[in-house]
Amino acid sequence: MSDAPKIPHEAQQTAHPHHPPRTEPARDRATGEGTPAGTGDAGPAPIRFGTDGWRAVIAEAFTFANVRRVAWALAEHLQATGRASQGVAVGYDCRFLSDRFAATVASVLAAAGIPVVLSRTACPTPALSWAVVSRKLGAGVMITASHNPPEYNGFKLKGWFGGPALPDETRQLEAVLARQDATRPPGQEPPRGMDLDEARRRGRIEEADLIAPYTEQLRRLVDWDRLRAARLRLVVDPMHGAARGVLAQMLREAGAEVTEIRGDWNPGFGGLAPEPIAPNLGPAVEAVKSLGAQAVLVTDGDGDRVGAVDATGEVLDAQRIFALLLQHLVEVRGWTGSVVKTFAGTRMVDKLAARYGLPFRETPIGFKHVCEYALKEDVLIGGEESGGIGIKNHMPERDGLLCNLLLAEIMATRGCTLGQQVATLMAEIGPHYFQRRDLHLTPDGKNRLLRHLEEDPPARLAGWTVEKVDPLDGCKLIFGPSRWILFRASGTEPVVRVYAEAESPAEVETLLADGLRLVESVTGGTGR
Ligand SMILES: O=P(O)(O)OC[C@H]1O[C@H](O)[C@H](O)[C@@H](O)[C@@H]1O
Repeated sequence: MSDAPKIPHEAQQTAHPHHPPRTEPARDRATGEGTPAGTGDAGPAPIRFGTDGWRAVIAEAFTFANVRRVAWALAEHLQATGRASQGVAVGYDCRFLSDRFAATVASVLAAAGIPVVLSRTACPTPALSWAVVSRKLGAGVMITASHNPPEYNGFKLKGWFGGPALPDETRQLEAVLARQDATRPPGQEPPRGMDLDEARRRGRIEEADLIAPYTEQLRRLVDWDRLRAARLRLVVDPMHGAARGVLAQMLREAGAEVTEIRGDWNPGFGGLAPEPIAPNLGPAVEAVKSLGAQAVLVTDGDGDRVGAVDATGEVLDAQRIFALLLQHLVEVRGWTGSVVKTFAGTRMVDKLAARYGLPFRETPIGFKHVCEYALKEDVLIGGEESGGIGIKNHMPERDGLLCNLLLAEIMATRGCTLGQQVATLMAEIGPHYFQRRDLHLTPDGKNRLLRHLEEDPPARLAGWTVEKVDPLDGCKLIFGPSRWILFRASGTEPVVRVYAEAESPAEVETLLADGLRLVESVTGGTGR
């Protein structure tokens, strides 16, 4: 791919004819911070990258003008780091206007002389990531708000390695963005990009199928013969997201009898956020029961997270899935390497890593922290409570489709359901139950709570003595080897998350109830 020219000075300075009216600051619900919706005379509001990329409400802060601002900053950043000439893959999910936002990014990068591989269709995030890795590109951009509610869209930045850009890189990008904003005359929007037809003609944009090469890669990672022999009966639930059609088709090719639900294009997601957690999985629970299937395999809005429902209708959270995958990779595949989990992950993972004698690492929330390890050592598996799990021999990136194929492989290998396999595992390492609550607190309530926990954490909760307070990300109170509660502010949604793990469902309930009472006593409420 050809060398990218520097961004022309005129392109950076050209006034857009439309001068938007001054706008009132609107609250950016993605961060909870005040973020004006557009550019006004006071200058545009800063755009911040949260736990994974920049997310905001469509038409409020997620506008074409703001997407262009980020894309121009990315172009300059890639040129400064010398990666522009390697090219950038641009993909998008099935959200409202995602294809148009992706085309906007492509046209800006093309205008800056950066070669672009633009996905021909909506695609799962891991397919975009695989394009970056397999084509050895300099970066990737995925237009998606992942698991957020339908009114959101977002801009995920992938590093050359396919995973989320590392914290250092997003800080650099934010700095370029701030500098470009500061040098643009007040009230002026960022310049438009190159006309797409012109960019195609000049060979700056190549439209490509990103899904086929990705599914080919997945086939190399799964025991196809075992799957074929098992002839599983499965339901696949992509939650109206970008994995629709893809996972179901692969499993059918592997001889499974598959019913896909929520596979139609619906940017309203049927009124539920496309996050594979119990409150959003009613249709999956119903389907597994009515169809008598062995499991439901679930992916989130952009296909990088995994979820599942057992044959009994019980939702299998990502904590259990992480533990099952780790057990499978070690005991069946015989693979080794370090085990990385983020701060809200289950203690089952620590226990299994110790049992197998594997190095264990714990990081703040955000898969980018898992990537930091994957780039410097041999990581067997890295994952999160939220359902983002990545494995060795693929790429340092979460992959909901791959994890689901491996869940099918586990059923095929063990000849049992996922629920039965969890029961066997818990009989060996002890019972672990987990729940999470998301609280819509005011920004002031959130700050008061986090300050209180930092300055004066409780010595006891729910009848247990706090053995350790861990402030790695938020505040975790630890009561022993299998009991803990964590309070932290989300970096992707305006909520405070309260996570708890204990040895029985009743214990988790008690722990959460007392945790919520603590929140109420400090903030005067627990929101919705
Ligand atoms: O709890 P949050 O800060 O909202 O983050 C929840 C999740 O958001 C995104 O999906 C990130 O990619 C994940 O790494 C993170 O675990």
